[in-house]
Amino acid sequence: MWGSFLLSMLAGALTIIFLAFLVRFTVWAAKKSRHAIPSRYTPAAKPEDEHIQILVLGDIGRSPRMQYHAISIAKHGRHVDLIGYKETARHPELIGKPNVSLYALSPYPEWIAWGTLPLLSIPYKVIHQFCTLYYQMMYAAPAAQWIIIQNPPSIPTFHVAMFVAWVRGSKVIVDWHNYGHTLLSTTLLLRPLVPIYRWYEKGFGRRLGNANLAVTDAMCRQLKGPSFKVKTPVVTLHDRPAAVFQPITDPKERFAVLSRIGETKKDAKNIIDGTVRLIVSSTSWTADEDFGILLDALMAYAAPPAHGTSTMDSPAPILAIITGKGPQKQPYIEKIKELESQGNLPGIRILTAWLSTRDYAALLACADLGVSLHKSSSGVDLPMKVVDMFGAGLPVAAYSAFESFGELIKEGVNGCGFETAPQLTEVFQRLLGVYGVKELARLKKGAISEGSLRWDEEWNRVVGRIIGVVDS
Ligand SMILES: Nc1nc2c(ncn2[C@@H]2O[C@H](COP(=O)(O)OP(=O)(O)O[C@H]3O[C@H](CO)[C@@H](O)[C@H](O)[C@@H]3O)[C@@H](O)[C@H]2O)c(=O)[nH]1
Repeated sequence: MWGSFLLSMLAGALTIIFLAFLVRFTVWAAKKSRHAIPSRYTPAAKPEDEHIQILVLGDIGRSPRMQYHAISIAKHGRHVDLIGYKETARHPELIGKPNVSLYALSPYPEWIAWGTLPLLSIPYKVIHQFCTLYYQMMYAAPAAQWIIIQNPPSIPTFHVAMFVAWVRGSKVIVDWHNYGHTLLSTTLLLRPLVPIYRWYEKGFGRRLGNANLAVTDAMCRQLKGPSFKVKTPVVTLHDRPAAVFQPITDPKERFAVLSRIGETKKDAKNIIDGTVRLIVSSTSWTADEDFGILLDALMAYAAPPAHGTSTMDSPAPILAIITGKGPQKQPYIEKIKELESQGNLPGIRILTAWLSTRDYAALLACADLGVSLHKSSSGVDLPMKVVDMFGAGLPVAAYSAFESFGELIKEGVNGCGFETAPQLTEVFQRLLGVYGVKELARLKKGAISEGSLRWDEEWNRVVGRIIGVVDS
């Protein structure tokens, strides 16, 4: 009898403890679930309280076009929430502004960079990227009126953005810079994945945006056409230079700039008087730019002329500066060192650099010729670097074998095209020698004229109207 009494006491005590835990757990779960439900967008009473998200699944500091969207939106008094990786410094106009916030995606842990566990690292990367992107878009950033998304990359941006926009009631603009599946096809090892990527990009891409932006008219036609069948409006927003890119024509000012920048300091005087020619190329060091063409062209330019074949007596020395950061930088640095040590580049100095936005713009304005090796994996995008160069009044020699080339570069007016290294050598020989002065000056005029069309006007006309910050 005592035994059953004690047992019932124990059972009663355990039930009370269990119930107490249950009540506490229910209160805790209720509190937590409040935060698990994301807020929904409701129109703000004042325009300055409207939030617009800019999403870049890459380094924000190296995404000029998306930063320009952010600057334009902030100028129109809306709140910009930038979501992306924080690696290099952002554009100065996006720092210290009360209506610009950054929601940084968390970087991969260090063991991923070591590359020792490739079988684990690929699925880990996919899950990591999904989680950090989902958290920042769904919970950390306030519900946005519009989400502007950079493509590529399309995976996992498209399906995450589609779900977030649906749950939070935001509208979406997809800014098509290029296609993810064509970029993927430039890496040999990843080619088997291209059909899956293409299926995803076209399938989600045709349904995701309330509106779409394309970088060229050719891309705009393709997106509307039978291959993509994008159902919502598609308009072209051509890249245009930002205000920081300006020509510098006064020799004193050019000298001051060249003496300030570490890479040109030593040659400043010779660059001004034309005894050293300054060429600049800028890049993200990706597989769609073949710097081998530039190196071969410079080697041929520097080689002693075979009797009777040269149009010049002796070629002017060249200082070539390649600016930018990216995956293929180190292998090319090794290649350049090797060519130099073999004595294949007499009279040529090749430097690589990463400059502040201000110095990058100033360097372009002081150079003699810009070089673009952008190959365009889709055939219908354009190199942003050429837009920077035109803004700084710098004529270009640009790789030309792709459909949309003529939308920006006009042969003989603001630059010239090449498809092979010998053709680029010929451009260097023609434009950088004493007989090229007149032609180069004419191309410079064309570059200044093309660069005078600026980002603000183009953006207000196209995007400003779509998102309603400019009256239509
Ligand atoms: N601050 C700074 N920026 C630099 C430097 N060097 C390069 N950049 C930035 O890096 C860009 C060049 O990077 P790429 O990735 O080579 O760009 P792109 O081929 O010219 O164009 C890209 O953007 C277009 C849309 O705007 C796309 O259409 C195109 O496919 C490509 O992704 C330049 O425009 C510039 O903004 C530097 O030293 N300093």
